[in-house]
Amino acid sequence: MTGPGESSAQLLLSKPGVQRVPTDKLELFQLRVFVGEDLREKIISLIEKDRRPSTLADEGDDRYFRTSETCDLDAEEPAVRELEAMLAALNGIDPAYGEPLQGQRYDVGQEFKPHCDYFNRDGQDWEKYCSVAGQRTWTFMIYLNDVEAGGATRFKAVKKTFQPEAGKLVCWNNMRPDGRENPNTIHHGMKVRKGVKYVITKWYRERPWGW
Ligand SMILES: O=C(O)CCC(=O)C(=O)O
Ligand SMILES: [Fe+2]
Repeated sequence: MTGPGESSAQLLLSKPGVQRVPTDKLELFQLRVFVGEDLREKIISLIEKDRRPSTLADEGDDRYFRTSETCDLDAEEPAVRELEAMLAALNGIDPAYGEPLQGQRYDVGQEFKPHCDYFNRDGQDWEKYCSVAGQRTWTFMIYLNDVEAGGATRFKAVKKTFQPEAGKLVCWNNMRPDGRENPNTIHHGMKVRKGVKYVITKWYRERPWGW
């Protein structure tokens, strides 16, 4: 059974081009061609226009853990609406369960060190981020451009590395079949070595996003 804030392997695999990474450690998929050039360009210019330093829940001691920039995309923008509709058609998740779409921008040397996207239930920020909408369920990520060097996303528990390629979507279930968080989802947004990397991140929750 899947909850309302969740997609399912069966649904995703029914969509043309969706491939599952062959492992039972986590549900992890890619779709090589998801977003076309026109829409990618529009979203990249929105990210360029309005970005701020990326932040972390449960900020630790490492100032260099996540060095990228983030754009909170305006849900009213036509390009953002279009992408939201494409995601809903792909994953079957009611958009009410989604966090607002974000763009991430990595310059040379910037990265997001190995982490899981779910929140730590014992962490200081659980109440702040999760009291209304609950835990994160699924992550959908889209690479918006080709990167000259570096910038891959590495899932070390399954030794799988995704190269950033324009239009490619990668998605995974942060939960295990028993409903607990899955530590095998740990992933590393590796340093960009040359060029700039743009990605879209879309996270879903157990309950509707309340604000
Ligand atoms: O940029 C990447 O490759 C990974 C991004 C990521 O893991 C995140 O934003 O949570
Ligand atoms: Fe992540």
